[in-house]
Amino acid sequence: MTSTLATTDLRKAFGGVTALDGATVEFQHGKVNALIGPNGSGKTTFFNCVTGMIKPDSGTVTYDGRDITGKAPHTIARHGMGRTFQLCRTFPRMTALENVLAAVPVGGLLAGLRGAKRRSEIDRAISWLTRLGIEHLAGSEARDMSWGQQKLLELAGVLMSEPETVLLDEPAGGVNPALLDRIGLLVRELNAEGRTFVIVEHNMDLVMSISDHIVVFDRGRPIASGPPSVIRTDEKVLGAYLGV
Ligand SMILES: Nc1ncnc2c1ncn2[C@@H]1O[C@H](COP(=O)(O)OP(=O)(O)OP(=O)(O)O)[C@@H](O)[C@H]1O
Repeated sequence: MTSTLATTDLRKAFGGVTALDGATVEFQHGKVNALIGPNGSGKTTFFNCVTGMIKPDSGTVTYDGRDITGKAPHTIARHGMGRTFQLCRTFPRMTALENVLAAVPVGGLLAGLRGAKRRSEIDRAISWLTRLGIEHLAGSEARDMSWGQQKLLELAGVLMSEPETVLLDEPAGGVNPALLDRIGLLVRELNAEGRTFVIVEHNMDLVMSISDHIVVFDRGRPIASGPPSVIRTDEKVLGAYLGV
C-alpha cells in the first residue's frame, strides 16, 4: 500500500507540555484514514504540524515521498493537501458563494480573460455548493447559516482547490445526525472518485463506518493502527480510552 502522508519521529512541545512525542505515522493513499485518540492526545497538533500551521521541534513530514517538513501552509496546499478546522473557518460577513470563491486566487493579466476565468470559477463554486447540498444558501451570509451548514461551506472551499488529500478536523463536531449521515456519504463518494482522506474525529460510529484505516494516538504518539475491525478490539486502544 502506497503511503500518502507520513511522519517520522515527529515531536512538538508547548512549554512543558509534550503534544507530540515521537509520532511515526503512515496514512494510506486513496483510502479514508482516521486519526483518533483521547482528548489532548496530540491529534490537532499533528494536523497543524503536517499542514505547516506550526513547525515541529524535530522529525520529518513527507507527502507523496517529498519532504515537506516546516514548509509554509500555502506551499503544502499546492502539493495537494487541503484541510478544514475543528472550529470551522469561514468569513462570517461574506456570502456562501463568496466564501467558496475566496478559496481560489483570481489570476490572469488580461481583464477579459480574468472575467472568463471568474465565470468558470463561479460555476465551479456553485457546483460544489450543490454537491454539498447548500446551493440554496449561495446568497446567504455565512454568519446566518447553521453550524453544520458552515462546516459544509468550509469543506466546499477546501474542495474548490481540488486537493488530492483532504484533512478533516472533527467534521462531526456539533453537527446534527441527518447532516452527519450526509458528511459520511460525501466522504465515501469523494473517496470513490479518487480523493484520499485523513479525518480526526471523536464520533466513533462515523469513524468505524467510513474508515479503511485507523491510527490511534495516546499521549502524542500512535499506539495502534489498522482497519476498524482490528482497532475496535485492540486492548491498548480500549485502555487509552478508559484511562487504564
Ligand atoms: N498552543 C498550545 N499551547 C499550549 N499547549 C498546547 C497548545 N496546543 C496544544 N497544546 C497541548 O498539547 C496537548 C495536545 O493537544 P491537541 O489539541 O493536539 O490534542 P487533541 O488530541 O487534538 O485534543 P482534542 O481531541 O481535545 O481536540 C494538550 O495537552 C494541549 O493542552
